[in-house]
Amino acid sequence: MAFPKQVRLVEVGPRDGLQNEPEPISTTTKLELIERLGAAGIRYIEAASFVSPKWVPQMADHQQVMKNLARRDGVTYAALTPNLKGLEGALECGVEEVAVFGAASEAFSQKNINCSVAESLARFEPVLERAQQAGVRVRGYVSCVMGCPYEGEIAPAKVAEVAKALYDMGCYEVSLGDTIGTGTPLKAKRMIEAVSRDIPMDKLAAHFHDTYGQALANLYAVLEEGIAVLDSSVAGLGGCPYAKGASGNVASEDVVYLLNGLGIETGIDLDALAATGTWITQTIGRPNRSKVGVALAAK
Ligand SMILES: CC(C)(COP(=O)([O-])OP(=O)([O-])OC[C@H]1O[C@@H](n2cnc3c(N)ncnc32)[C@H](O)[C@@H]1OP(=O)([O-])[O-])[C@@H](O)C(=O)NCCC(=O)NCCSC(=O)C[C@@](C)(O)CC(=O)[O-]
Repeated sequence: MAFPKQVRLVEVGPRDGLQNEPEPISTTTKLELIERLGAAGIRYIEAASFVSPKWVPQMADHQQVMKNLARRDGVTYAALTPNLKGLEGALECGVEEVAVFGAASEAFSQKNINCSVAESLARFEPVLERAQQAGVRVRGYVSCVMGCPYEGEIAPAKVAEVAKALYDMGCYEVSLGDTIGTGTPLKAKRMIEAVSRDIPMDKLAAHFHDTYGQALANLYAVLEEGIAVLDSSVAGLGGCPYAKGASGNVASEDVVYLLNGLGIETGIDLDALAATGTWITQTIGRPNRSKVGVALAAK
């Protein structure tokens, strides 16, 4: 299959990238990060997460973040909402789009959101209904699509089943999360093939972590399959609090460099994005995990 002509990047740095940071990061820093990402041409930013502050303390300022965003025209600012409580909070802050997040692994679902996969789907239904009433679109996530930190291998059929349930419920797009980055290109292709039997390719997104250094190769593999929405995190920040050892998402700068090389449009200013990666990693005292970001900074 041919590569897509255009790819939409979903920048998850302010949420997935920061949620696992042990030291508090100020709301001001988060807001500046979001502003810089928008200025670099990112058109979709996952800005916050309306989850329990006891579970994920770093996202406790979700209201201040969502309320104080300097919204740019043409940019969507989204938030995670695991349940109705989260959704109501997000709606109060004027959120434009939300995401529910489930898993293809029972054990991960329990650890991450304290319920079974079936219970999570039942919990998401009223979230989708209420969001639809409010005119807010809902994205769906499936975690552990190529491996689980507790269960090991995950069958593509199980991923397809959970993804289909989210899509049938009304999620306009389903993002497939390789939460612990154990995927390889062949696995990624097989997983996408299984999921796309039930869901059109243009309703799927790839959300790959780089723990084993395979994320770019996996993205290349699924681009070949026709995936045109990629989640990534500036400077490769991140990791899931309920997936020990998981490193960050694939770095946005590296993805943009790859896409530029393939002649695929993103509308993103790579230099401005790389400068943002340098700034945020220096500000929070983290290594920059984007190879492209490090190379450009050394120029
Ligand atoms: C889902 C819950 C809330 C269930 O948590 P629970 O304990 O089962 O929920 P509960 O309904 O029994 O409520 C317990 C307490 O949490 C409060 N509560 C309940 N809901 C909310 C809410 N929305 N916002 C704020 N507070 C909330 C509620 O008010 C109560 O407060 P208390 O009475 O004890 O003071 C919890 O398990 C949780 O917050 N989990 C968060 C997990 C998380 O954020 N994980 C990281 C994101 S997922 C991810 O990173 C993967 C992804 C998406 O990137 C894709 C990939 O890479 O795979």
